[in-house]
Amino acid sequence: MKVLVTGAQGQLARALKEYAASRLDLDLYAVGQPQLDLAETGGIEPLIHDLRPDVVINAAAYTAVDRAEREPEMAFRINAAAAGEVANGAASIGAPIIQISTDYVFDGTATAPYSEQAPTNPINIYGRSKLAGEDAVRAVNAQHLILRTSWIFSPFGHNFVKTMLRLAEDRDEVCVVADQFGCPTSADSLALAVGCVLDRWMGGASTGLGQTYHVAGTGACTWADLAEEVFGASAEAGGPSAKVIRITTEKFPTPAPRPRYSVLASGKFAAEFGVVLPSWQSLTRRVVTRLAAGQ
Ligand SMILES: NC(=O)C1=CN([C@@H]2O[C@H](COP(=O)(O)OP(=O)(O)OC[C@H]3O[C@@H](n4cnc5c(N)ncnc54)[C@H](OP(=O)(O)O)[C@@H]3O)[C@@H](O)[C@H]2O)C=CC1
Ligand SMILES: Cc1cn([C@H]2C[C@H](O)[C@@H](COP(=O)(O)OP(=O)(O)O[C@H]3O[C@@H](C)C(=O)[C@@H](O)[C@H]3O)O2)c(=O)[nH]c1=O
Repeated sequence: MKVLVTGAQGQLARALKEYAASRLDLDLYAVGQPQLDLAETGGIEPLIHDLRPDVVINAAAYTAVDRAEREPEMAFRINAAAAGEVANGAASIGAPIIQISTDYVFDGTATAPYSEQAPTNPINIYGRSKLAGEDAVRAVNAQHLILRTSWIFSPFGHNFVKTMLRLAEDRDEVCVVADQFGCPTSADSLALAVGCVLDRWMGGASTGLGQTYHVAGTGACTWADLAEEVFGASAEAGGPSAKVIRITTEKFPTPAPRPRYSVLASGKFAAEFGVVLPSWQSLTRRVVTRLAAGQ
């Protein structure tokens, strides 16, 4: 199966490349900047027509949550308009698209995990642009699968886990919010989930097409809990560690508001594809250990 992934240098695309390297039945082509600049219109369609992939995965996104507040046009361009163009390009050759979306489409006022049917109501520009991206994809390619996930971390690129380890290099204490709840998800576990979808499609089934799914690490925690897990694992592996000072959101003002509770219920994905991701703690330990080993 030939798969085209956008956002080549991103966390998920890199995890997908590693995953595909271990599978003889997956030819994965990742495209990124400068070959593909999604800020410009018209770049993706010729690539899709040249490669003629069986599946397109749109993993490119404008993910700078705070910066998006002052660059809303660019966030909407990449996360909404370009997502629609990628989906349309896939549709033009009859290929399905997997669009990756986010827990930040929710406002965080829930008190129980969000199902796929829960009303969306993003509270920042990034979330609004990603929700517009979901709609753009649904509008142009009936063969879509929208995968909402959350709090991605990996040994690659920018993420909260790496930020914590960097801060611990020269601080004994790190202040971290303890009143925002979510589901940390490693990029490699998400790649595995995507692989399960591809397996079904490879077998000729059209499982999940036209649907939206939540898939995230099992369990839920606050950013402060995640930081504590990171430092615990890092200390065991001989890496940097710091004490976590648990603070409220008000004590850590940011340009973009974050949802207070964006825990995703992944049961629909589990029921359809038979996969439950490991606990957020074991996913965290795995990545921190890998980072400590310099891999
Ligand atoms: N990170 C997270 O916590 C979460 C992410 N998601 C979603 O999952 C998906 C993957 O996220 P993740 O891997 O973490 O993202 P990253 O930020 O690691 O990677 C995103 C990629 O998009 C690329 N990109 C940005 N602008 C452009 C552009 N103008 N043209 C072409 N490519 C561009 C970036 O390329 P470059 O490096 O060249 O700038 C980068 O490689 C995204 O859809 C994201 O919204 C969902 C939930 C949580
Ligand atoms: C660096 C830092 C952050 N924080 C807080 C700020 C914020 O409320 C929370 C998370 O901060 P970050 O900016 O690292 O994470 P953020 O960019 O909000 O992460 C989000 O990224 C996008 C792309 C998604 O789709 C989401 O699922 C989610 O992963 O932690 C602290 O309390 N202390 C700190 O030292």
